[in-house]
Amino acid sequence: MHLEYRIEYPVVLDVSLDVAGFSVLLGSSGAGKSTLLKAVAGLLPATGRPFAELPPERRPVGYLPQGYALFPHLRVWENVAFALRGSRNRRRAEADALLDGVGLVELAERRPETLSGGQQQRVALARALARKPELLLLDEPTSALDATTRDQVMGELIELVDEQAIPTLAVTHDPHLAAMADRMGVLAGGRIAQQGSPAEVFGHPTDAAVARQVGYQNLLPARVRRIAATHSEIACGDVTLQVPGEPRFAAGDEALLAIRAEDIHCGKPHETARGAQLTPFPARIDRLRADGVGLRLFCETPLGGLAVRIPRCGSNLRLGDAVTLLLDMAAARLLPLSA
Ligand SMILES: Nc1ncnc2c1ncn2[C@@H]1O[C@H](COP(=O)(O)OP(=O)(O)OP(=O)(O)O)[C@@H](O)[C@H]1O
Repeated sequence: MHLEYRIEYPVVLDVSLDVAGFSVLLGSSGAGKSTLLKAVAGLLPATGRPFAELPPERRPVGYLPQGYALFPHLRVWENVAFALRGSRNRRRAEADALLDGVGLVELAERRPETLSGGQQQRVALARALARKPELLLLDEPTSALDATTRDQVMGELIELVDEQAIPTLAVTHDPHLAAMADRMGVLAGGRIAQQGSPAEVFGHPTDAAVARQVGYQNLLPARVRRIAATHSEIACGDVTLQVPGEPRFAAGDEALLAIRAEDIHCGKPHETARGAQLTPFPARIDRLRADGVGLRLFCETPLGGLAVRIPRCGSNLRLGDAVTLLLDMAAARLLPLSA
């Protein structure tokens, strides 16, 4: 399904986005993600297609707001039946069938507050499905889930949505969720800055705004020296580096070198990873912070400051230590300076 929406308030958005399977729109806080979903659901004025000419109650759209907005005083089945018409018995039977579809019929008599975050989300999904939607809209579906169960709950939700074969658009600032999608887009500056498969967008961000959203923490000023068939030679500070071929650039162009913290390793020179030769640099650890099973380092290097993320196990690094950083230049990307 193709969405083409223009919104003037509370933020100006011009959105042209393809939704297929489970699709994710990534954007930073305040980018307008919730605004877009509300506009498509008919809760905010907007022009566009499809559905914009219909009043909200006639739009074939299932909308799961942030926090799911379940009625706390109604039982689970009554929350689902709220979206249904007909006699109480018929609504009950339909609600049970919908709850069965999301694996929750045993909890039909419970109140929402007695359910886990993932279960509440599935009740909201069952309620949304009661409208027989042609499009499902999920606002920050991971925000009310705890980190330990998030991937599992989202995996199950994606499977459920796949079974229903309803195109789904989830908006989030969570790149992990975008990586699980069939298709993704990035909302920045009021428009879709890039869209495609997660492999395309994560692997080849078109500009710095997209690169930031998909986890390239290091964006270093660089100048293009030479473009060859398979690689480009760039100068970053006083250092000359080789990056994968970049036909968009010409010798002399100013650019940004984008490197993920995860693509910088800490170790011995001449090591290889994923078949790529790693480029070694002397560095000093300026900041160091534990981060789950990893360590986040901020290092001074001849290229400038670099954020680095390495596995914690076996590491006895300390603040001020001199280390060798190994940059996986095959995973680095050259981006236009603007944006
Ligand atoms: N009712 C409102 N009145 C005025 N401004 C609003 C209103 N709702 C949202 N905004 C503004 O519109 C912009 C987009 O808000 P929106 O909630 O769509 O962002 P978002 O991308 O969903 O952010 P988040 O991830 O933080 O939820 C923000 O700058 C916000 O402050």
